[in-house]
Amino acid sequence: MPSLAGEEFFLPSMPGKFKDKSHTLHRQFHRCFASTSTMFLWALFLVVLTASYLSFQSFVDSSSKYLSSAWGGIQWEKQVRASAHIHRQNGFSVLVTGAAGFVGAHVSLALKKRGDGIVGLDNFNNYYDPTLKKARQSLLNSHNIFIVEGDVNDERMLAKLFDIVAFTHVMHLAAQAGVRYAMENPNSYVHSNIAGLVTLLEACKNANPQPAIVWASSSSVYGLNEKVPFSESDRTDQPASLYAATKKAGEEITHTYNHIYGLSITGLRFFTVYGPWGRPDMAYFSFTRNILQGKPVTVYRGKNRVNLARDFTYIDDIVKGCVASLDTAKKSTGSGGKKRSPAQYRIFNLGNKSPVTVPMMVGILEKHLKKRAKKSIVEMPGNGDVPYTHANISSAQTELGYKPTTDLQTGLKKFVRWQDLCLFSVNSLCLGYSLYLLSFLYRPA
Ligand SMILES: O=C(O)[C@H]1O[C@H](OP(=O)(O)OP(=O)(O)OC[C@H]2O[C@@H](n3ccc(=O)[nH]c3=O)[C@H](O)[C@@H]2O)[C@H](O)[C@@H](O)[C@@H]1O
Repeated sequence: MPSLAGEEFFLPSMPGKFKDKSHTLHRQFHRCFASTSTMFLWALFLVVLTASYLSFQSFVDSSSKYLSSAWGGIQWEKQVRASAHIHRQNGFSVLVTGAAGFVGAHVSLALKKRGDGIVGLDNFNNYYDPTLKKARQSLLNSHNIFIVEGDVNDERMLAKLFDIVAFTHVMHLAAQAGVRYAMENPNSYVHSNIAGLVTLLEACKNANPQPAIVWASSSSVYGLNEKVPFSESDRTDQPASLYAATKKAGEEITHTYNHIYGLSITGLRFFTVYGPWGRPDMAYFSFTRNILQGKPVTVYRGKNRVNLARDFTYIDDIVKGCVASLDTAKKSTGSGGKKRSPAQYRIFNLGNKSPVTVPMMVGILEKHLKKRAKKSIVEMPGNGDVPYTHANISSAQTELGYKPTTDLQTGLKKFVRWQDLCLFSVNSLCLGYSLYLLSFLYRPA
């Protein structure tokens, strides 16, 4: 019985057919190195081998650096192109800034669902827990929307994006939001809402073709106005907060780019937008959390014990307004830094036409949460708040076909249902994972 380990096991059964070449090879090896010229050739071969190994290493290093940066690289470009791919006739390719934000995520999904190509952009800053932004990102990823991780102040990155995709539209929703936080971190408002806006407009102006731009202004530009409801033609020169002042500045800046460079611009004054996947810094969201945890909610009250009121607008209505603005936007008219003819410039209120007081909003939450709130009523601090907002939406109605359909009762019910799902999964799993999971469970209609 031949042993498996034994050499004989590998020998062919018919002697003569197989020649053991080991001795011959041995001899050839010796013969080869015995000659000086062949030794020189071997040395040369080793030098070339080492040199090519070293240059290959440096190529791998530099390309991995290139690939691992937040943007850029072959793979990144592929993702951008795939995400921008249009799936309907005469569809748009839209750059959505702030795509991991509340309104940005909803608008991106709505556009993608009807077949437009979307590329998202977001800097994932930590103004509020970025876990929520990452969860919105997963939601968008599951619909094949790629979000570029970057800041609107990054002009090289923007130039690269416009180089890769001929965007027909830009939906600019990236901003430093929040009225009261402006007192804590004023520079973040200048950074995002002014410097970032200018950098983005420069990129749009330089792009060929120039995209049409729709961007988020705010109801806060009406500031301390007393005439209600607020109409687009009303004065907007008495802002009550730095946030409002930067949005007002945005309206002036976009007007300049429209006037000089022929960029088509539509500014949307959003009125206190709320709903599922919303911003945790907003009152309806933080009040819900506090009521559920049995903590007090601080309800501000205006002068002479007057209740504050807001024209709360549900996210689905806002999305319809944004999409209609894109659909009715005319093309930009400039190229090569010059305007060829006057371009469209519009501003619309997107509100709900029916203000609700803050105590009434708390009452609705109590009903949906089936829990009483511990209310602490305090004088409105001088922190940028305005006493009330109320939108006149007739312009948006006429020109965009905008018609809000969700009242606060219904909208908060939908928000509470979403919040319930959130809490259920947070209680059973860790926050990050549960939000990730939620992005698959709860998809906006
Ligand atoms: O419509 C807008 O232009 C703005 O709407 C909201 O700002 P705001 O209306 O102040 O929304 P919340 O922060 O949710 O406040 C809603 C109401 O609750 C009140 N509030 C807020 C916080 C609080 O602790 N207590 C309280 O009574 C506020 O004074 C306000 O009347 C957004 O946060 C802004 O980013 C947006 O631009």
